[in-house]
Amino acid sequence: MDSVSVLSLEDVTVDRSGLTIVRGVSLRVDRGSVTVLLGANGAGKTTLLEGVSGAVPIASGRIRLGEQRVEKLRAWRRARAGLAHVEQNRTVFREMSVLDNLRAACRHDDTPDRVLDLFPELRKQLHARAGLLSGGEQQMLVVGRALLGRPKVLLIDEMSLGLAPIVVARLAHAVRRLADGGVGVLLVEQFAALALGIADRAYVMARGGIVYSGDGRRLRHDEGYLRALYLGDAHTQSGV
Ligand SMILES: Nc1ncnc2c1ncn2[C@@H]1O[C@H](COP(=O)(O)OP(=O)(O)OP(=O)(O)O)[C@@H](O)[C@H]1O
Repeated sequence: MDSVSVLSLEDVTVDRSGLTIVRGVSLRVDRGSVTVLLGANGAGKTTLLEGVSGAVPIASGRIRLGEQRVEKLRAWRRARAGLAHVEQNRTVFREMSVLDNLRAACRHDDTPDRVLDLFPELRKQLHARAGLLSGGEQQMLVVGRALLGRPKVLLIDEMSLGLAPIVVARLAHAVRRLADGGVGVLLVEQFAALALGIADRAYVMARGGIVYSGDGRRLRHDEGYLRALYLGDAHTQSGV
């Protein structure tokens, strides 16, 4: 794998309702890699992703998509530039068929085929109402819709919420395949072990800041250390 950065954040701070929620975060996501962002509830992960995609403005810092500075662009312009955001609790259009859900997300000459190759489960149910799919299949559809803009970077916030472990493992496998196909993925995930299993690089956030960056191996094998990081009790470490 090469190590060309497709997304880089430098000293990003995000405020909400007058409070600083994300403070001075720097991180990078390489092309064709999975970067996982871990941390306890309320650490600021969702807010950081929202700042990156433009759903909320950042207070200061720089965000680069490839060489392009994007922190001042509106969300739809960042999407056009190649940034896709699968938000927490994002749902499908329940009354529409699977195929129509995908067609509605197609841009230019794109077709749903790429998504159906990644998620053959959806091919079998193309004409079913999306609201009738299982939770896992709906999440595949949500991720699939995000892919149809041919993003360079995919931000995924908690794709496993409420899903059975076997389904989560299936989704994780698909995310790894996507990265192997060249997309840079930034994944926020509660199932730390699973996320670390597909990650090339890991960051941990606590109280709005980054407290760990590295290849994630130590986190995988030392649960106590990971717990201490979540609580903000461990010394900040960089292994990148
Ligand atoms: N609109 C808002 N106004 C004020 N505070 C907010 C707002 N949204 C989130 N927060 C606060 O910001 C902090 C970080 O929330 P955020 O959802 O970004 O964390 P998280 O790490 O993604 O946690 P979770 O895993 O629970 O989603 C929390 O304390 C939350 O209460």
